[in-house]
Amino acid sequence: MVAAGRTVSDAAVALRGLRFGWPGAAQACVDIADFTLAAGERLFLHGPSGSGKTTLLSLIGGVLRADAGSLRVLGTDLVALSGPRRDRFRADHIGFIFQQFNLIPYLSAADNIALPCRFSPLRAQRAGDIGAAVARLAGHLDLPVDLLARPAAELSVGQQQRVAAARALIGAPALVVADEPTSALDAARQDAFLDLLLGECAAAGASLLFVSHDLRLAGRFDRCVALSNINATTEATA
Ligand SMILES: Nc1ncnc2c1ncn2[C@@H]1O[C@H](COP(=O)(O)OP(=O)(O)OP(=O)(O)O)[C@@H](O)[C@H]1O
Repeated sequence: MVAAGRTVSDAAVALRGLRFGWPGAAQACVDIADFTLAAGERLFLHGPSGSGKTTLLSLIGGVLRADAGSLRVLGTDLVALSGPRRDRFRADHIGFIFQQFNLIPYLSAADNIALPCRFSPLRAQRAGDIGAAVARLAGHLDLPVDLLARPAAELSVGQQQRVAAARALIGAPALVVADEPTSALDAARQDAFLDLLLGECAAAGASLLFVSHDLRLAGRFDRCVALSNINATTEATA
């Protein structure tokens, strides 16, 4: 699916000859000749544990820097940016749901959700009334109002995962990257979560890169890719 006002040629993510190896590792962890995520596309990426899914997402999110190749995200060459500029770019344009959530434990759930708007004036501007945006996303994710005032450290793992999702979606980033975001949710909440995630991305014209082991979810996406089919360092077993 391609959002109105954009063409397929305006890729959300375009990487060519991308290589990354962890320091001290015998071989590269990521070695991808060619991969494109179209604007507005919702893509499901899967692969065995340890095959490099999180590492690839960290490169696309600008958390890590590639050793070689080209990586354009929303038209910006991330390999050419310094670490602080990649952080700025991520804050403005990418909603990232980390596998370990990365919530600030002593901040309330509401403050965690609003955090991207504190770091990025662009996200704050797009969110408009930040309190209302927090309440709307929390409501969609079935997070009760009284829970929003509690520190993130006091929430269950499934509640923390939903707070992390709301934080990624606030301020309508153009690219949403989600690393196994449904792993801690029961089946009913997985459905509600996917409804929200896919609905928010469609409404904002955002692209979605969604990593999961749960192939039952793949049918809800525009495309399903096995990392082993694009990453030269991954054995084609998944
Ligand atoms: N910080 C790190 N330092 C060194 N090696 C790392 C680091 N993080 C990951 N690796 C290595 O990179 C490889 C890929 O790890 P990665 O976390 O990207 O896999 P994954 O496909 O996301 O796995 P999972 O499905 O278990 O989350 C593994 O061999 C792992 O040991």
